[in-house]
Amino acid sequence: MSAVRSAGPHVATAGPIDCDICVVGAGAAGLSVASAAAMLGARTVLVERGAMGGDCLNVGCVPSKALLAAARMAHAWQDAEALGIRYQPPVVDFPAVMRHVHGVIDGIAPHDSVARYRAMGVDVLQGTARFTGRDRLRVAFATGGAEREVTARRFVIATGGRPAVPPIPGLDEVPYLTNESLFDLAELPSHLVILGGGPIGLEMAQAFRRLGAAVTVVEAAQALGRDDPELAAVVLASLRRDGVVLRQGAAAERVAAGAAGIEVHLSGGSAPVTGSHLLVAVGRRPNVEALGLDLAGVESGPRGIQVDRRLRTANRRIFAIGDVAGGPQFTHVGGYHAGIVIRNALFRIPARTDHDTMPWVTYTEPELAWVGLSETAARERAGRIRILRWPYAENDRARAERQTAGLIKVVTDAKGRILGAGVAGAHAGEVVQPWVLAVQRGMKIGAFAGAVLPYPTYGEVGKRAAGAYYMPKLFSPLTRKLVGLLLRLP
Ligand SMILES: Cc1cc2nc3c(=O)[nH]c(=O)nc-3n(C[C@H](O)[C@H](O)[C@H](O)COP(=O)(O)OP(=O)(O)OC[C@H]3O[C@@H](n4cnc5c(N)ncnc54)[C@H](O)[C@@H]3O)c2cc1C
Ligand SMILES: NC(=O)c1ccc[n+]([C@@H]2O[C@H](COP(=O)([O-])OP(=O)(O)OC[C@H]3O[C@@H](n4cnc5c(N)ncnc54)[C@H](O)[C@@H]3O)[C@@H](O)[C@H]2O)c1
Repeated sequence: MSAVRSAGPHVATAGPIDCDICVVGAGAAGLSVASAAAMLGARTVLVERGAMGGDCLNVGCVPSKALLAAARMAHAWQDAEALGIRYQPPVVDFPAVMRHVHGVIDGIAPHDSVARYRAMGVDVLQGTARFTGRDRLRVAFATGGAEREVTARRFVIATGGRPAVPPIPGLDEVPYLTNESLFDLAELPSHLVILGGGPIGLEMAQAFRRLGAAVTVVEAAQALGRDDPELAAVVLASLRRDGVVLRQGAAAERVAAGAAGIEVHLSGGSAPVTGSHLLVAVGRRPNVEALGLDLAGVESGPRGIQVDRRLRTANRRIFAIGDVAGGPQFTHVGGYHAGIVIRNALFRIPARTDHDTMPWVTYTEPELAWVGLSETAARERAGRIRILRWPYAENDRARAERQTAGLIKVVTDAKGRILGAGVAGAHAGEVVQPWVLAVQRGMKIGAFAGAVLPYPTYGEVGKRAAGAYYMPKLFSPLTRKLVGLLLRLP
């Protein structure tokens, strides 16, 4: 049977399809490649087995941030009293909160829809892809019917990941939630026990606590362990103030259904925790198993598909991007990877990833943001470094709004080049943005110290931290002596 050349909108015949680029997975990463490729005139096929938009839209960033927004509203009355406003504790209508969450997803969904991608010229196949050779795969359709073969000059695997479920004895015998089922809850849990104190665990801990649930987080090591400890401490203090119970350094050893709820027995003889609901948020597993990677000549490990810095797999025809590629797991990284692949696959430009400059934000209140090298990594790489800090407590806007918890922390090398920067505090995700630019462009601290910023803004914490770099020199005895001499001139 001769292959049908994919020429944009959905090919209706049942024969094989031949295209320039075939993308597997329509999450943040896959969608970005498919849209760019189609707009650049490449014959593009996109295969998706589930909901368009992948994790971020359906069970990740979007619902979690929508839930946090509702939780912030439910909490606002507690902060208002300090500003002279007193109102009654709010009534949380949990089903209405969940309608809000799903309303936000539904509002964004058309942007990622099959119809929109077909209109762009992408041939969208709604089924599961499995490689059958180094240059071909087959698609089994969700609706049944004959499988479809796709051959392509280039493939992009963007199949993302799923929640990791650890082999804790008894876990399989109790009902537990993951991010895939959490946003379908019909009722507010009375006591949510969360396994894992990473970004998922802590964002959801704050959200559910503020909506009225009791929340206990069980963290085997240190909560927000990948973050700067000084900044993480600001967030953890806020969670504790909200009433979240943090059990750190305690691994779940056994889970059982008891008379009072789900019992989580902890290591080291710590008292067990019993909750009405259990959320498992202990990291992710890459979706690689059923892809036929061996037939495609693609290698993978526990973290995901092995790629070089051009995101090429062991089979040079096949790229892997986004969460499945084993690097940092963020939506914006998927978009960044898409740009690298487009340059390599379509323009033949050997673009390479630089994950050291990827920013991230945890959307608790206060937020925690970081970009660039951590203090430890910077010390290892650059040797002598400078750490600059400025507290929110000395920022006039933060004082006016009584949001004084937090700080900015900037890491430079000995010559003032900005290696990393982080913020824990109100609007940290926005305050960090010029620092993202600074790290990605290799800027020096002088650019911030010399900037004139509008007053009063939270971003001024950055300028003040930058100013601290020059303080010792500026007000040194030598400078004072020089000024003294100059003042004596006629
Ligand atoms: C609760 C939660 C909150 C998060 N919050 C944030 C946040 O605030 N900011 C942020 O940057 N990141 C956040 N993330 C991370 C972010 O969601 C992921 O990094 C991002 O979704 C990864 O995109 P992706 O395209 O690589 O994979 P995915 O979004 O997982 O998409 C992969 C797609 O591939 C499909 N697929 C898999 N196998 C096949 C196959 N064989 N055939 C066809 N299709 C297949 C899947 O159905 C899926 O749709 C969050 C994650 C979670 C879980
Ligand atoms: N705001 C954001 O950008 C955002 C929000 C949520 C998720 N994400 C992405 O999703 C990824 C997954 O998030 P996550 O929070 O599930 O994973 P994570 O790997 O970041 O954190 C998991 C935590 O669980 C702990 N843990 C592991 N096994 C445990 C056990 N048996 N008992 C108790 N604790 C255990 C680990 O020590 C770790 O602190 C993140 O790495 C991040 O990239 C991003």
